[in-house]
This record gives sequence, structure tokens and C-alpha cells, in this order.
Amino acid sequence: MLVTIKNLQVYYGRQLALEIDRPLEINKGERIGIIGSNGAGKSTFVKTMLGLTSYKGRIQTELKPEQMAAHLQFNDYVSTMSVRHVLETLLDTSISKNSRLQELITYFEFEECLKKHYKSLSGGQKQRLTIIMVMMQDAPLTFYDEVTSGLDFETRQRLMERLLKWYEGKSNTLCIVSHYYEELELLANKLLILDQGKVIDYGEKETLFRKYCGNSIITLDAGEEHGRLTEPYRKLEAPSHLIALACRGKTEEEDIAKLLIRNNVNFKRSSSDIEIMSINAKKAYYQERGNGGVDHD
Ligand SMILES: Nc1ncnc2c1ncn2[C@@H]1O[C@H](COP(=O)(O)OP(=O)(O)OP(=O)(O)O)[C@@H](O)[C@H]1O
Repeated sequence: MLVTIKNLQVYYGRQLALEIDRPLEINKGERIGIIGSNGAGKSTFVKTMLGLTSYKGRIQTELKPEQMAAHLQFNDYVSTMSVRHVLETLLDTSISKNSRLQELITYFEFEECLKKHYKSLSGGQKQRLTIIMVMMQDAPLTFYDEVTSGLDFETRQRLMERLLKWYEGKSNTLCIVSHYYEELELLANKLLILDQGKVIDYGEKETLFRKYCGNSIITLDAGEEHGRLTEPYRKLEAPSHLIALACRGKTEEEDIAKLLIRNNVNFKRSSSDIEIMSINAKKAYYQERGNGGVDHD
């Protein structure tokens, strides 16, 4: 066990920003996606783990603070120095003598950026600089908080694919905060779903999907006609522009697919849709506690 969290409460003044009321364990090598709407407590979780906030409760870990690395939101560096200088100063090394740093610079195609000043880097280049610095620490536990926010789709995908490839087969534990579900479908094997400072659920991605969605789901555009057509099938909670159907097994999935194809309706099939899964996890959580109101963000 790398980290065990028990009965954690984090307050900002009198506001309870995060509460983890059941034991939560993080194991070696896990890739944990942390999801939730704005203000859910994701960054608070990361900061608390790093010892940057005060809290009540227990965080048990054998790791020393220097064995945790973090890419936090809103990094900023001195803009009057070249990026080469920033890297060498902050990492206290020289690029020419550090083969690991050279490897990362090449891996992230960052050579051209070294002579530039920080402020003249593009959003994606700034993110790559921070990622290189975080990866240089090679920490057993590494946090990435919104590493691709503000980047266009293609840049995000490229960066995430690289990140994923870099860690392939490595034993570092990663906690990745992201609003982009498709990234976590690639990266995470576990999910921590937060909402308004509460843990909605925590567990293996596939287990959570089966728990809230079934074997697979089929999504199609919402609309009266599509609603009527799919009437016999079990509908999941979904964003208002979509109908999401839960498929209990292969036969049901094939039946629905055939029906939709026959009626010339476009649809998507998924067994890992984190967005639909988390909406339904939230619904179940609040229903259990007698509050059915769920916002779809
Ligand atoms: N330094 C702070 N002082 C006071 N309140 C704070 C502070 N930081 C966060 N909060 C509040 O705590 C709650 C959780 O915030 P947090 O930043 O952890 O959310 P988040 O899930 O990371 O949100 P986002 O997706 O918007 O980044 C919010 O209600 C926020 O307003």
C-alpha cells in the first residue's frame, strides 16, 4: 500500500471542501483518474496529499515528501530567462551532462523551445516544459492536475499519448485530474469520482462501469422519435442531448444495434464511457441519500 487515507476532512475557513469518509487506498503502479465538476474538491485532494493544506484525519504513507511530484494548475516561471536556463536552474543540472533530461527533451520534441523565453512558449509547449520537470523527478507518486487544460483537441491527444507511452511498463503511481473523460479512458485504470467535496465512488474503472452502466452502453441523439424507438430498453441518466441505453449482455446489445441500423439511426457503442458512468454514479449516490437532484455538467 502506497497511501491509505482515513476520515479525511479539509476545511477552507468554515467550508468543508473535501471529505473522505471511508478508507481510500492507493497502490503501487495504479493510474488514478480524478474526476468531478468545478469545485468538486479535485485540486484540494491533490494539495492535501502533497501536504499543502491542513486537514483533519489520517493520511498514512511510507513516502517522503520528496518522493511525490506534482504538475499543478497555473505554473509560472521567470520569463526573462531562456527556457534552457529555467530548466537547468530549477533542476540544478546541465542538459549536456544529463542523459535523462536529454531523453525527455527529445521525447517531447522540445529542443526548439530551449532558446525561447517562457512567455513566448505556446500553451502546449508550456505544458511540455512542466511535464519534463515533473518527469525528471521520477517520483513513485506523481500528480498531474489538469495537464492538458486550455489545449486544443489534437495537442491534448498527442500530449496524453506521449505521457501514457512514457509511463508504459513503469511502476510510478499516477493521479491524474482531468475534465476530459476521453483522456482518462486512455490513461486511468482506477477512478476517484468527487462531487461537492464528497467521494461519490472510488474503484477500478471497469468495475465502476459495470456497476453503474452494465456490460456496455449505446448512445444516440435524443429526440421524440428516438425515444419511442428505444422505449423497451433500459435508459441511463445522460446529458439532455443524448439517450444512453444500458446493455446487460451481448444479445441485448446486438438487438439494439440491429434496431437502430434498420431505422437508419446513428449511434455509438462503448464499454468505457466515463461521462455517462459518472453521471449515473452521482445519481445513485444522491438517490441513496434521499436527494435525486443531479446536475449534468
Ligand atoms: N484557497 C482556497 N480558499 C478558500 N476556498 C477554496 C480555496 N481553494 C478552493 N476552495 C474552495 O474549495 C472547493 C473545492 O475547490 P477545488 O479547487 O478543490 O475544486 P476542483 O474540483 O479542483 O475544481 P476545478 O475543476 O474548478 O479546478 C470549492 O468550493 C472552492 O471554491
